[in-house]
This record gives sequence, C-alpha cells and structure tokens, in this order.
Amino acid sequence: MNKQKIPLINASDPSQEEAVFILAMENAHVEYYPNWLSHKHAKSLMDYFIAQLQWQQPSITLYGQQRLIPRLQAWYGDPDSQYEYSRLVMQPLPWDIRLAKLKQACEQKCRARFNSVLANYYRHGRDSMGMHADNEPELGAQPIIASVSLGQTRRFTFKNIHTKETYKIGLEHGSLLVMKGDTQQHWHHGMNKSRTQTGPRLNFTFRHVTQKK
Ligand SMILES: O=C(O)CCC(=O)C(=O)O
Ligand SMILES: [Fe+2]
Repeated sequence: MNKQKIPLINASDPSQEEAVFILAMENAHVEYYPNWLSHKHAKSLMDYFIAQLQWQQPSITLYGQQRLIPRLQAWYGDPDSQYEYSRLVMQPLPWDIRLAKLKQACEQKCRARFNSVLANYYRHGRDSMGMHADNEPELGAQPIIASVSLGQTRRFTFKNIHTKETYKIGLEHGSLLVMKGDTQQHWHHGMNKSRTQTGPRLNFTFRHVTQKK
C-alpha cells in the first residue's frame, strides 16, 4: 500500500493565536485545528460526556453475520434528523446541554448549521472504525462535517478511492477536523486498532442531515 505522507500546510494567521493546517489532499478540503479547545476544557467535556451520554453498542450485519460494532456510539440531534447508517435507522436522542453548546461552537467556527451529531467512544486501542465515506444522500453532495476529538490521540487515515493514496494524521485532544467540499466523494476515512494508542477517546462528528423525501 502506498503510505505517502501528504504535507500539512500551515495556514495560521499570525495575528490570531490559533493554529490551523490545511491537509494538502487532492480533491478534498480538510482543515485541522490542533488546539481548538483548551486542554482543561477538553478534559472536563470528556469526563462529562463519558458519564452523561447514552452510549450504546449496536450490532450491524456484516457478510450475513450479526456483529457488535467495535466501539460505543450515540446519536443526538433535532427530532427530524433521522439517519440511516449500515442499514440501521437511528432516531436522534434530544440534545444534551453541553453537547448543544459544543455544536454551537462548531457552527460558529465552520459558519455552517448542524442538526445532529454522531458520538463515538473508543474505550481502548482495540476499538476502531472501518474505512468509509460520510456520503449518505441525507448529507448532501458536499457535506460539511466538524469532527471534535477528546482524549487519546489516535491515528486517522484518509484513503483516496481512485488512487489508493493514503494519508495519516494524529487527531489530538481538543482538536477540530473539518471535512468539506468534495472530500467525501473522493476519499474514505477511518481509524485502525492500535497497540500503542490505548487510552480512551471520544469523537463527535457534527453534521447536517436533511429529511428523506
Ligand atoms: O472517530 C473519528 O475520528 C471518526 C469518526 C467518523 O468518521 C464518523 O463518525 O463518521
Ligand atoms: Fe466518518
């Protein structure tokens, strides 16, 4: 497999304190803000969300077999943000107050509206997420997805659907990754199991889903 590293372009504005990197991936638009939340704020959110969110471990059918997904997850959103994922129809839970605040912060940062979030809880290094694109029709052709990471840094992989080129980036505690433009049309993303990055990690992908017609 081609493991070429695509460089990060530092697009930080020196007049602002915040660092931002643009991932130099073809036919994609991905921005990475490593220190979006302070360490302390991110830690407080992490402890709160682990304790308060309604984590579940659903099963999906893979090659005719029922299997528990290798992580915990929870779907929150506005009442009309129903979502179908691996043939599971997910009814959103009503917004938790601190999750709604985090959504608002993402909306301001991305200048976009979100009405739902998929929360993922990777309990240890053996939890993972398979390669996929967030390209469900309900998300539209060029979805903006804001991905907030808390806890253990885990290596996140992008793989170009056509060229198979891969790109890996460590998603750090308190970071924000924004995927937009044609990213979902040309790239898959996912997270392998890890033998070294073994601590717990939470990830939140804020999205805007439209009702199926
Ligand atoms: O855990 C992550 O960083 C990615 C999650 C993801 O890709 C998703 O929720 O669709
Ligand atoms: Fe995804």
